[in-house]
Amino acid sequence: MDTDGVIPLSARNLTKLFHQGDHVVEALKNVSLEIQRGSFVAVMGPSGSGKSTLMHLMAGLTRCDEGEILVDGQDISQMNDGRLTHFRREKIGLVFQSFNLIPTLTAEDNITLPLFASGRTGDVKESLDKLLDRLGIAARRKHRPDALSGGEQQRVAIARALITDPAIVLADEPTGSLDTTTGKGICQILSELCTEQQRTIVVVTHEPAVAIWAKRVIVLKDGHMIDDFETAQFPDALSLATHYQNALDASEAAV
Ligand SMILES: Nc1ncnc2c1ncn2[C@@H]1O[C@H](COP(=O)(O)OP(=O)(O)OP(=O)(O)O)[C@@H](O)[C@H]1O
Repeated sequence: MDTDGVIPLSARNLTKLFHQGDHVVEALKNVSLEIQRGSFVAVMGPSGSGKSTLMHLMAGLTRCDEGEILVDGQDISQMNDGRLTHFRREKIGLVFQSFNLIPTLTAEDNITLPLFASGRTGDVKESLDKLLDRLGIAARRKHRPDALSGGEQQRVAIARALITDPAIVLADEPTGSLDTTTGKGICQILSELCTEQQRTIVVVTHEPAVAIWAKRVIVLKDGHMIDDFETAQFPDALSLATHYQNALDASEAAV
């Protein structure tokens, strides 16, 4: 994992349009932000506000219509598809709400898949063992996803995201399919990846109880960034939720 002084994630004047017949949806409008190394950022916003679109653009899974996205100082909007796929595999780990594990593979084969996909076929045992231990799933390594609980499946998905040692982890509603206690365990792991390993973590979430684990919250509404605040000022998720709701109400009143 690189730890030089370059800002890991930066977006400038990002705009993304979707065409639905004659109708154009402006999913993101002129969004600019910088995310520093080792920070844990939550992206919040009502349904349809552009959270997943922002995440997909930062991951290079979709292309922007205007603006630029710099990942470790390199403009991914200018990369061709092959270069972008290679770059993403090296720099970014992705975690999804629905885990996206391959049902026919064991936990450990799911985890090591990205290494083989990127041609790294050397000895993977040491890094695999370390991750299985770190995520508390060593005893479940030979099980297939259908024999794992939701929390265990998400731990496998996080291990899969980390096996290539990416500097950046992007997670879209990682606790959305989990109960509160299991979700808290996943938040704890993400938070530790940031504080102990200086990884940059960005989590899309609806839940103030998840956002309170982050150091910073970005709020989107109707494709605009309407707020950007530190969480240290809030003693609990409830007070963060109140601030978040006030920001949404204020933006409504301003229209
Ligand atoms: N592939 C697509 N084709 C057309 N419109 C899309 C597409 N993807 C997203 N949109 C639209 O773009 C807007 C932003 O969607 P996005 O999924 O980013 O929102 P979100 O904040 O992640 O919502 P949710 O919390 O419901 O997942 C919405 O109006 C959505 O309908």
